[in-house]
Amino acid sequence: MAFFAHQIRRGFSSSAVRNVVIKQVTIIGGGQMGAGIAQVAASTGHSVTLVDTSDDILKKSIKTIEGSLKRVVKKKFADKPEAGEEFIQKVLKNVSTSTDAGSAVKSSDLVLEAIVENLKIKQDLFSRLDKLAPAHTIFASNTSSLPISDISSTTNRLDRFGGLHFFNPVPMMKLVEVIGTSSTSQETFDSLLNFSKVLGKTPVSCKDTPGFIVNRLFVPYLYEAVRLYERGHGSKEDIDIAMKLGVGYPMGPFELSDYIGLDTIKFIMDGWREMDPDNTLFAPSELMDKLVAEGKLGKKTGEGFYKYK
Ligand SMILES: CCCCCCCC(=O)CC(=O)SCCNC(=O)CCNC(=O)[C@H](O)C(C)(C)COP(=O)(O)OP(=O)(O)OC[C@H]1O[C@@H](n2cnc3c(N)ncnc32)[C@H](O)[C@@H]1OP(=O)(O)O
Ligand SMILES: NC(=O)C1=CN([C@@H]2O[C@H](COP(=O)(O)OP(=O)(O)OC[C@H]3O[C@@H](n4cnc5c(N)ncnc54)[C@H](O)[C@@H]3O)[C@@H](O)[C@H]2O)C=CC1
Repeated sequence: MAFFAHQIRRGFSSSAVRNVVIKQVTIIGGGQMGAGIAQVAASTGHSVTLVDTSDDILKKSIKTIEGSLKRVVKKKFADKPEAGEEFIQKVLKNVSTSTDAGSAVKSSDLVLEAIVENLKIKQDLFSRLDKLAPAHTIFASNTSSLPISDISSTTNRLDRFGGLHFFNPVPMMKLVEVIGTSSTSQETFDSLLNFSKVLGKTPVSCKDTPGFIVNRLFVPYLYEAVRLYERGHGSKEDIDIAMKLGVGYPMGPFELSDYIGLDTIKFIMDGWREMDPDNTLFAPSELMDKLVAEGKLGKKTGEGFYKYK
C-alpha cells in the first residue's frame, strides 16, 4: 500500500515514458557550481553544453574547469603525466559553450540550472526553455534553498522536473541530493538518481522541503556558530578548531561560511525566517548582517570572517 501511494505521489502511470538515459546535458550558469557540474559530467563521458550570459564569463568557466582538471589529474595520473594531459583534452572536447540557452536545449536529455538564487529569474528561464526543449527532456535545478515546486510552476513539465543539488567544490564532494516534488514522476526521479551515480556521486532522496537535508541542518549550525561568537563564548579560531578536531569537519563554521559566501548563507536564512518567523533556529545575527552590508562576503571578496589578501 505504502509503495502504491509512493507511485501515485510521483505521478506514475502505465502510459508514462520509460526512464530517460541522460547523455546530452545542458548546464545553464557557468559559475562556481555550473562549471564544477560541467566538469564532472564531461569527465564521465557526457556531452555538455555550458550556457552563460557572455563569452567572457564562459571563457572563465573553461579556465576554472581546466585548473580543476589539472588538480584531479595530478593525483589520478601521478605516474603518467601524458595520459593525464590526454584525459584533460578528452574532457574539454566534451564541453561546448553557448550564450543561447534556447538553441542549446534543443538536443538535450537534461537541462540543469545553476544560475543566480532568485526565484523569478529561475522561473522565467524555465518557462522560456519549456517551449523549446524536446518533450522527453528533464529539467532540474541546483537551487540551495528555493522550493523546486515553485521553480517548476511556470512550466508544463511538472512530471519531468526535479532537483539535483550538488555540493561545492563539485569535483571533490561525493553527495548529490535528488529532490522530487509531488508531481515528479518516478521515471524522472529514477533517471536523476541514475545520472548522479553515473557521475560517480552518491545520491540521497529528498523531499521538496526547505534546505532539503544538508542545508536544513547546516545553515542553522553556521548561524549558531556566529551567535556563539557574538555572545563572547568562543573566538572564531577556537570555534573552527573545535569543530574540525572535535567532530572531524574538514572546515570550521567560519572558514566554511567564508568559502560558501556570507551573502548566500544570509539570503537563505532571511528567506526561511520570512516563511517561519517564530522559529528560533532561523534567528538573525547582527554580525552576519553587518559583514554582508559592508560587502565582506568571504573568500570571493578577500574578506569575510577572515582576511584573504
Ligand atoms: C551548508 C551551508 C549553507 C550553504 C548554502 C549554499 C551551499 C550549498 O547549497 C551546498 C554546499 O555546497 S555546502 C558546502 C559543502 N562543502 C564543504 O563542506 C567543503 C568542506 N571542505 C572540504 O571538504 C575540503 O576542505 C576541500 C575538499 C574543499 C579541500 O580539501 P582540503 O581541505 O584538504 O584542502 P586542499 O589542500 O585545498 O585540497 C586538497 C586536495 O583536494 C583537491 N581539490 C580541492 N578543491 C578542488 C577543486 N576545486 N577541483 C579539483 N580538486 C580539488 C585537490 O586534489 C587538492 O590537492 P591540491 O590540488 O594538491 O591542493
Ligand atoms: N555556491 C555554492 O556553494 C552552492 C550554490 N548552489 C546553488 O547553485 C546556483 C548557482 O550558484 P553559484 O554557482 O554559486 O553562483 P555563481 O554566481 O558562481 O554563478 C551563477 C552564474 O549564472 C550566470 N547567470 C545568471 N543568470 C543567468 C541566466 N539567466 N542565464 C544564464 N546564466 C545566468 C551568472 O552569470 C553566473 O556565471 C544557485 O542557485 C545556488 O544557490 C548550490 C550548491 C552550492
